[in-house]
Amino acid sequence: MTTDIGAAVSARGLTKRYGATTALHGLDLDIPRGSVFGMIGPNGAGKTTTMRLLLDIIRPTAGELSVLGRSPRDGGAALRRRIGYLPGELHLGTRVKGREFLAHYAEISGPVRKGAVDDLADRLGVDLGRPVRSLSKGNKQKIGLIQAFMHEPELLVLDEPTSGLDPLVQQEFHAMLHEARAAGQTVFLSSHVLSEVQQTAHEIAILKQGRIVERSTVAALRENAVRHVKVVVAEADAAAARAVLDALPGVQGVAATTNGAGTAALSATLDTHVDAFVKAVARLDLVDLTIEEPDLEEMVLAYYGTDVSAGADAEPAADEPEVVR
Ligand SMILES: Nc1ncnc2c1ncn2[C@@H]1O[C@H](COP(=O)(O)OP(=O)(O)OP(=O)(O)O)[C@@H](O)[C@H]1O
Repeated sequence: MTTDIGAAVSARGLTKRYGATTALHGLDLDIPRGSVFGMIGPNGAGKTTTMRLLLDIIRPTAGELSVLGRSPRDGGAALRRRIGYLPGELHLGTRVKGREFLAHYAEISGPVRKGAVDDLADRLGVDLGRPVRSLSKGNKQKIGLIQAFMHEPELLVLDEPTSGLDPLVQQEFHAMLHEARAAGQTVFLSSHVLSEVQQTAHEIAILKQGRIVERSTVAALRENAVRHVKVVVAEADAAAARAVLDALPGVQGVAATTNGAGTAALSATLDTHVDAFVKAVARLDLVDLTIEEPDLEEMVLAYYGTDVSAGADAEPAADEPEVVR
């Protein structure tokens, strides 16, 4: 078994057990250098565990792991300096002011370009002259982000980075991710929801109960997503329109309504590419046509399954198949 040393992160059969709980069930993962990779999943899926393994905060029970070409166990402080890490839970209870706090971290993380900390603080809008512990949750998160970005690391590992940030700051953070990518840095970020990663990630993996249940680009996810469609035709053409829709593979749940104005609306769901659908309905005498934007969040939630709120920490059934695409 070998790991891909050309990738920023490469894992084979990565397994982590905490006593009787298996947090990761033999994860295979490759994050290409220079990409933005999003890992999404419900509470307890194993996102934080994966990230902590990369940083050698915890060690795997089994499997192979390579980060920037090194094993985290052997890479030590030199490897750690090439990574910027934002933990999911920030414990910033210090009386020290933001500026001193970050200066202390800069001594550990390695050289920080002059002015970099102030630039980041201006962009994110946080006062470095205040004691860190007196800052609000969102402002503490900004300090955490500055700490991760300030030394321009090769790899950014960000555990729920937008947690507590208001929408304008989130936008600024997205701009920072685009710039990091343009500068050749690799970004690995986690979230509970797709919307947080969809604008910036090239690729996403959906993690559930310690297993990757889907891996896809956001574009492919969009292409394969279920869309709601509505075809409006003259009432006299309703039967013909229905026949066209019924004959199309991937069109389901066709329901017709008339509106009294001489037209009939046929609504349905479409779970294939729109191309065949558009070409088929183009043959009809259309009054109106609606193809709704797919709800990707809904699609992702379907992967999470119904048992999520009932306790994601529960062990999956032993015979549960592993689906890795
Ligand atoms: N130190 C620990 N001791 C025992 N079990 C743990 C420990 N840390 C995590 N776990 C368990 O491992 C599993 C994965 O947890 P993890 O924190 O990695 O999930 P997560 O996807 O980051 O969740 P969240 O979104 O809630 O932060 C869970 O079942 C959790 O209870």
